[in-house]
Amino acid sequence: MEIITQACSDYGFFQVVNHGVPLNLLHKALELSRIFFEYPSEEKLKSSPPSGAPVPAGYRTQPQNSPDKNEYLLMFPPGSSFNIFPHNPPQLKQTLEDLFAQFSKTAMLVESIVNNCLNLPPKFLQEFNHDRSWDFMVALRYFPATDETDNNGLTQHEDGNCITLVFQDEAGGLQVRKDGEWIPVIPSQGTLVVNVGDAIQVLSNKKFKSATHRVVRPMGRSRHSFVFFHNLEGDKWVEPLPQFTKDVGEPPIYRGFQYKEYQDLRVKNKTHPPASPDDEIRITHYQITPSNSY
Ligand SMILES: O=C(O)CCC(=O)C(=O)O
Ligand SMILES: [Fe+2]
Repeated sequence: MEIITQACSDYGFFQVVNHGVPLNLLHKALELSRIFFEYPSEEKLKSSPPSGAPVPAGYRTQPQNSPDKNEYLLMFPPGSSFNIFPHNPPQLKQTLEDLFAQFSKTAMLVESIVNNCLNLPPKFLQEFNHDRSWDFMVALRYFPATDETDNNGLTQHEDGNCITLVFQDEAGGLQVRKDGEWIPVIPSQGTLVVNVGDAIQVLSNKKFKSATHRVVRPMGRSRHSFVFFHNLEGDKWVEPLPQFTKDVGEPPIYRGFQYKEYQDLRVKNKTHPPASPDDEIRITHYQITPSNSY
């Protein structure tokens, strides 16, 4: 707990082994996902969401003008009516559903550890965040970089949700920003990367950090990953908890907001990108400006 507390306070990232997700399942999912992404476009597009779909489940590739050079398959919990799965390879659907269930268990365990690291009442986060229907998982393929000056795979960002789990293949490429430097997350067999998202950062009044991270594409090879977002129900009101504000005499760093509002603004960043990436909505949108800065 001490190590995790320190990692969440200093980096907002840590890695776990013995996390309970079977390694053979991770490797099987990786192999099937590689097969899927190798298919020609017209095959993959059979699993793309209908235009005007309320949520982006299924296969998508980034718009041509996006700086993000990847394609992905997104799913909500197994059984969700939004899900669209490819028929091929035949085992892909079941394998992704199994992986989702395993990631979900691990994420809940991590959440309970984070709860205790924050000294919150037992099961506080579990009860606050009891609705699992907003969780989602993405299988990603990043295209090989051919030119070192354009190796962006996923632009720097922070995750908006509570807790994210990442499994990256041996190509690596995930990088975390700390004190102005990019730290590569070295891939390691069977290891999962955990990161804290904005919702936890706000609830803890920035005791735990939602770190900026990005993906750079390796030269000459594709890079695959699975990312599981342990999310929050859209109706939840998110604001710094009294334990980190009035109980300890600290001013709240953020004003409260309905989680769905923030999530919708973030989706809009992607669907209607502002002219400058600096104008994307991030958690700073809800930051309270200290009165002494006027
Ligand atoms: O693909 C990865 O390793 C990380 C992706 C990521 O940061 C995200 O989807 O939010
Ligand atoms: Fe991320």
